[in-house]
Amino acid sequence: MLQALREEVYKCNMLLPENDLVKMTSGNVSGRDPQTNLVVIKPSGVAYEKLSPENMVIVDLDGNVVEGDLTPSIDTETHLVVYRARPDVFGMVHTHSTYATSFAVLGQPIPPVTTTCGLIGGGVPLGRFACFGGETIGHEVVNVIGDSYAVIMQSHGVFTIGHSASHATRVAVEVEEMAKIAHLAMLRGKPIILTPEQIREVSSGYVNDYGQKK
Ligand SMILES: O=C(CO)[C@@H](O)[C@H](O)COP(=O)(O)O
Repeated sequence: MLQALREEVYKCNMLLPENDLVKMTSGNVSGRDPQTNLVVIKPSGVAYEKLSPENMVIVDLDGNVVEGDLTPSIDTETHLVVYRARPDVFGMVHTHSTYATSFAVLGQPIPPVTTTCGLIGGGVPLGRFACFGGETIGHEVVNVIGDSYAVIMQSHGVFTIGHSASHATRVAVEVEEMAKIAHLAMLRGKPIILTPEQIREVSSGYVNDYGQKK
C-alpha cells in the first residue's frame, strides 16, 4: 500500500542521521497521502539502519494501524493532531538536532539571522514543555507554529511541517543550520535579526525565484 509514499518517508527518515539531526533511534518523519489521508510513519525505537520502506507503518487519522507489523512512532498521535488540524500539511519531522535543541533548553526561540529563514517561515517559535508521546504536545505545536514551518519545544527538540515529507525534512535541515550559525554568532556578539520586511522578501524569493522553473 502507498509504495511511493513509503519510499519517500523511508528516505526522509534516513536523511535525519545522514544530516546529523538525530542520534540512535531518536526522531521520526511521517507523510500523509492526499487521496486517502492515511499517514506513513517510522516504527518506534527501531535503529535507522534497520529501517526499510516495507517496515514503515501506515495509520489512519484516528491512529488505527492500517498496515504494518511494528508499533508506530511514539510521536504518532502528535503528528496526527497536526494533520487533523492542518489540511495543508502533508509531511512532518521531529528531531533533537543539537543546536536547535540548545535554544529549546534555554527557552529561547531561534532568531531569524540568515536568508535561509525564508525556507523556514522566519524565526523558529518556542512551544511550552509537554511530555512526548501524546496529544498535548501536538496541540502546542499547532498553537505555536502559526504560519511558520517549524517550532522548537522547550527541553525537547524540533518539529517541522511541510507540503510533503521531503519538504518538512528540508526545513528540519535548514533549522539546524540556522540555529548553529545563530549560536556561533552569539558567542562573538549580537547577531543582526532580519526585519519582518526582509523575512517577507527572502520568503518570496524562495517561493517565486529560487530553483528550476519549467
Ligand atoms: O522525542 C522522543 C523521545 O524523547 C521520540 O521522538 C524519540 O526521539 C523517537 O521515538 P520513535 O519515533 O522511535 O518512537
